[in-house]
Amino acid sequence: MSGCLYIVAAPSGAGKSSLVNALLEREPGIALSISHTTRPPRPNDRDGEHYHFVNRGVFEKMVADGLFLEHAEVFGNCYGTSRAAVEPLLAQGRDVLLEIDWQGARQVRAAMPGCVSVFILPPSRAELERRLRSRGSDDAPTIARRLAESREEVAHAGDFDYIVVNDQFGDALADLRAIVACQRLRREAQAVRQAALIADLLKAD
Ligand SMILES: Nc1nc2c(ncn2[C@@H]2O[C@H](COP(=O)(O)OP(=O)(O)O)[C@@H](O)[C@H]2O)c(=O)[nH]1
Ligand SMILES: Nc1ncnc2c1ncn2[C@@H]1O[C@H](COP(=O)(O)OP(=O)(O)O)[C@@H](O)[C@H]1O
Repeated sequence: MSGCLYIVAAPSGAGKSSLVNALLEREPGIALSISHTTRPPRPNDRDGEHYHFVNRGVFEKMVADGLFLEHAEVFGNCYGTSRAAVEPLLAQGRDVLLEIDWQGARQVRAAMPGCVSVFILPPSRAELERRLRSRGSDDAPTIARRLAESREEVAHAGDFDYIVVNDQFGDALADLRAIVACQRLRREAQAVRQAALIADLLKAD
């Protein structure tokens, strides 16, 4: 059976990366897809670990060659999930998680209807702004842009299978783990039903 594809989206600063990292530490069976981006690396970003950092020419060639499962422009930079980061792992039965924006989520839902999508909300606009500032990774104009564009991201929260509010970090992490546990139970139940059906069909007359 192929693995499960999870999508996690959120307005920038809501705590998506922190939650996803904490989830993956506790769920080592889930692989994180490393996206490609034309965004300049931040001081703590490591190429090939946080993103594959590429220039626009390389990115556009990859688009033209059909190498992306999805791609979108976010905050003036290109981001994309390569097929190579996802499809071989799913085929081996590994679960894969994508941290992408609502535009990418829409494309993946259309291409892979069996995926499970989660949207993370901050508890308030004031807290979102506080988190963007406290992260200390972006300058004031970048923070202002991310805050302004958070409205568009949040407007699509209703398209997702689950919404998790990241107020208390531990509670939000528990919610994410419950979603993963629920998904595994559903898939196990489906496998049992399939095995029973196959056994039934193989019975002698
Ligand atoms: N569509 C799409 N969006 C992505 C991808 N990778 C990252 N993003 C989104 O791009 C936005 C900005 O990401 P980033 O620059 O790392 O900032 P941060 O999420 O605020 O730390 C976030 O909303 C990400 O979810 C991708 O491969 N595809
Ligand atoms: N529940 C929370 N309460 C307080 N601060 C949080 C919480 N979740 C995340 N943060 C902090 O908010 C900032 C933005 O989190 P980050 O994971 O980088 O967001 P995103 O990936 O959504 O842009 C970071 O400094 C992070 O430590």
